[in-house]
Amino acid sequence: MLAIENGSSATASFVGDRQPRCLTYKVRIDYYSSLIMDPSRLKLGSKRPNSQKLELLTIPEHGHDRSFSNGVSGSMNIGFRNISYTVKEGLLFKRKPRKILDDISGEFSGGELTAIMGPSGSGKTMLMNVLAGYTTDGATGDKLVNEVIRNENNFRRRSCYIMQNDDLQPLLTVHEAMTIAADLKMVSKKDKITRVKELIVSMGLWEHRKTRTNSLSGGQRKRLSIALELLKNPQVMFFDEPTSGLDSLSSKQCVLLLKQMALSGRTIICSIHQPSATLFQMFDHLYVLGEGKCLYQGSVKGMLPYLEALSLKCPTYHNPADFLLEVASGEYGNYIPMLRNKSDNGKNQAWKKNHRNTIQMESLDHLGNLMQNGLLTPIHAPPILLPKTPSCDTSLESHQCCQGSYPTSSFHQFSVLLKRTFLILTRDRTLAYSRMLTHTLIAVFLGILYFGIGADASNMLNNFNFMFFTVMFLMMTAFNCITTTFPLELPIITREHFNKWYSLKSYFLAVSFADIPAQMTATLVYSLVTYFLTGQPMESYRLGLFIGMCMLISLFAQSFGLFIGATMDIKNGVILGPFGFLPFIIFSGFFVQLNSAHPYIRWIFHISFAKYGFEGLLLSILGYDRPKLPCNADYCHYNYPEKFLAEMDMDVAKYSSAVMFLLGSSVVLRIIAYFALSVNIKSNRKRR
Ligand SMILES: Nc1ncnc2c1ncn2[C@@H]1O[C@H](COP(=O)(O)OP(=O)(O)OP(=O)(O)O)[C@@H](O)[C@H]1O
Repeated sequence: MLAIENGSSATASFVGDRQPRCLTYKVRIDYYSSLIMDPSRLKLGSKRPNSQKLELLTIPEHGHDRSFSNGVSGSMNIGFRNISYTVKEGLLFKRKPRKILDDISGEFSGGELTAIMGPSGSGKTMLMNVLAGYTTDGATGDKLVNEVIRNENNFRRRSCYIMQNDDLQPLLTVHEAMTIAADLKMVSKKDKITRVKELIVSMGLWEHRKTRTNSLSGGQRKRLSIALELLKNPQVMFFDEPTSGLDSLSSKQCVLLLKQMALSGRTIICSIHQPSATLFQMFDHLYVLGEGKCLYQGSVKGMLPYLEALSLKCPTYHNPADFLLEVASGEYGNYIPMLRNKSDNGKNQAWKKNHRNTIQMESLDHLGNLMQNGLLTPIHAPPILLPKTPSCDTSLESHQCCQGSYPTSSFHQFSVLLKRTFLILTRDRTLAYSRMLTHTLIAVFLGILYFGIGADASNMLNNFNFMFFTVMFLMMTAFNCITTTFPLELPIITREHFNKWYSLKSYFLAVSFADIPAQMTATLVYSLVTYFLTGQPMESYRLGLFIGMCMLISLFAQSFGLFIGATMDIKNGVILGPFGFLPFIIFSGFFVQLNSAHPYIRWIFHISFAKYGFEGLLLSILGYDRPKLPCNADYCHYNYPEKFLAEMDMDVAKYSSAVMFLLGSSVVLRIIAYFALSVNIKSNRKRR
């Protein structure tokens, strides 16, 4: 319940099961604060939420007095001491270290909106990466929460990092994306439904809930990215350039949302490149970087007096943010060493305490007016939901609390991800239809080309060629289907996995299984059509062996595709991948037979999956005492299938060996692919 006296400051208390403690805020009544305090005021399903009267904005009267941030139970102040980040540059043996962040310190308080600013290349993204825990290799120094060295695992459970590129699943609608995220992060079914609706409405996405994410505008994508993370209810949120690519109105709306989230008690930290004067005023705290050093840490209001003390006066009518960037870029001379010393490389808190910003109501009022006039979609931050477990709340950094790394069990994650991947695969028409179409068309074409050859001894060599083509075709299609789709997911997986939605193991298992049915159906169609049209023996066990071997070849190629997709991007995968298996094709027994090869290289035959696949197919058609074939020509050299197999050095081959090799190597390849994926994701994080 909230008791507010209209038009004046008042004391308000939260009492409810979502707020375990009674909190006291000082509030100023304004147009839209009820959006923060009471999300239910926006009716679900209302066609135009902006037609609602936007009434109140809850703002601490004295801007950000310490009591606000520290008064909110569970509020997290993010500190860092002597943070350095070094990369190695140069060629293999001439690699030299280069310092990107140089021994910087600072503190960002809970309940405040902090901007990390600086010229391009000054290290903003790197600082965000290090503070969010996204980049660990090469970083040194202490990271703190409420002045205690933080436990990374616990911290990551209560924080999130929203990167510059909003990598969303393009084939899911807003509602589906939110529901799947809720399934992964929340346990109670009732809570999930309510929270998903509440967040979609509060982020102004209700009208777009059935829109696919690839059709959303930049601002809507950003809001969806935020909504997806808010399901976890993080207390600390990092944003890398949240306004990049957005127009001025959407940027304002986005920063307003960040501001609201800060006002609800969260710690909001974002890097920002060149904000307009209005946006700049909306930040509470400023952290300025130049050449990896801290040039200023303090309130936005205090920034100009701070620079004036060094005779750096902002010209009249000049955007203070532009002026700041000009100073940091050295346009007025090299002030970096002086500013670094003045701020004590981030340790000097004087400007934070003495020049605390009072909120610029004009800019917020302006946004309120835009919302009231229907020019801006009303959005609001849902209230922070504090953890129900007291031990998690009070001893946040304790190693005992919040033991499990993920909100749901591995099996649950696997089943949700499997469902999601199936849904995406069915929506991916190009992949689903083209795969089925290719297999059917090629099968019909081959059937016509090799019509009835299987029952004629004079066509034994043609049948041999058909079997080899089958190996090649199944290998290439299954391989390409996975190599060209899997790497596209990498940025999405990196973000979701980092933000603790699910374990990599669950994801990999789901993606490994999800593509199997579609590929196997296409393979089944291919093998049935070709088997009958090419006139292979009408014996059910031979048909079974043939289909089984075709499926194993596809399975192996899929596993190989997964391995390539997990290790390299699409371009490299498509170019280099085939080089991985082409040498084995030479040793399949088609071009050169085992006994004809040089003894030194015969061993390669025994590790050639193409040989096993090819042998398996030939054995299923010609092996197992197949009787003499009728000859429809004057002379047939290969009347006896056994004689043909002996000439191809396949008389001692076993179908069971082919099954074991292809099955075993598929499993081994998938295990290697899993480890390759986890290494790739880690190095992907380093590259960013
Ligand atoms: N892996 C890396 N190897 C070498 N240099 C790197 C690496 N990662 C980052 N850098 C360098 O570190 C510096 C800081 O990069 P960062 O992305 O943090 O800059 P930024 O301030 O966010 O810039 P922008 O505003 O342009 O995004 C840049 O000069 C960049 O070239």
